[in-house]
Amino acid sequence: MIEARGLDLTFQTNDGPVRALSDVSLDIGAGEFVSFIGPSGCGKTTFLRCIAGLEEPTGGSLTVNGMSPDAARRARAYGYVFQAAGLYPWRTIGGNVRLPLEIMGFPRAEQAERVRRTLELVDLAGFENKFPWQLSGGMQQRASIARALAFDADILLMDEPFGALDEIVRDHLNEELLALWRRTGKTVGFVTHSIPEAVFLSTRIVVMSPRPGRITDVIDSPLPSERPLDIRDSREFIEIAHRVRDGLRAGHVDD
Ligand SMILES: Nc1ncnc2c1ncn2[C@@H]1O[C@H](COP(=O)(O)OP(=O)(O)OP(=O)(O)O)[C@@H](O)[C@H]1O
Repeated sequence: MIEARGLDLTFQTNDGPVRALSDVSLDIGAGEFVSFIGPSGCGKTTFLRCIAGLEEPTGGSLTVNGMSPDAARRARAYGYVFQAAGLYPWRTIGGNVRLPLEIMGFPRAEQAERVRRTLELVDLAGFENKFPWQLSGGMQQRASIARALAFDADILLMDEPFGALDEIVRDHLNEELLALWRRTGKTVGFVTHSIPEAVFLSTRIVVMSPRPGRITDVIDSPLPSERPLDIRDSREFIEIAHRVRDGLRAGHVDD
């Protein structure tokens, strides 16, 4: 679904070139849940933005769904969830979720049906006519996930969507996201700073090192797809978490 080969990205800044990605190669298959973890500034967001066709790599090749990222973006191959929910305050929750459908010209009846369905999917049925400020932070983030799911793209790109939420809300949303992923079979690219979050959610964890952002480890998770929260106390879970931590430490030593 996503194929990166020797990807490089150097930003030209007033202070000189900043090499954000260096020789990044990765294949992401359909239906995988892949997390990217690494220290601040290691290029996680940049890589996600390259997949989304929002940044132009300066070297290497990248295809998304067999197309160039730009073509995939125009074909609406993915939904993107940002760090902050980014809902329009003057629109209701339903109005926010409907927005991409309006832009894409879906017939009105289908817009209404899709809004209803996706709000139900993220457990926000009944909140369609509320405004964002009437919802908690966690609910707002769920609404932004609904907006990314509304047009039913195969790929969901999520950039630290739960970073600003407290632990308990985050746990709950992690469980819901996992259930949603299992139900929909989407391919997910997920950026996080949290080791437990990465291990809990992913079929594969990509560990990145600081600038220039490189992949230092790719860990296939042996955990079953059905994962209750207390799986985090299991030996397998703790072993994977250790390996991720070791990878992150090794990256720091390199720096
Ligand atoms: N548009 C830009 N112009 C110049 N430099 C940029 C630009 N975007 C990102 N960078 C730089 O590229 C590097 C990678 O940034 P990126 O945001 O991808 O890191 P990150 O791993 O997502 O960080 P964080 O975890 O803090 O979100 C950083 O050094 C950043 O300052």
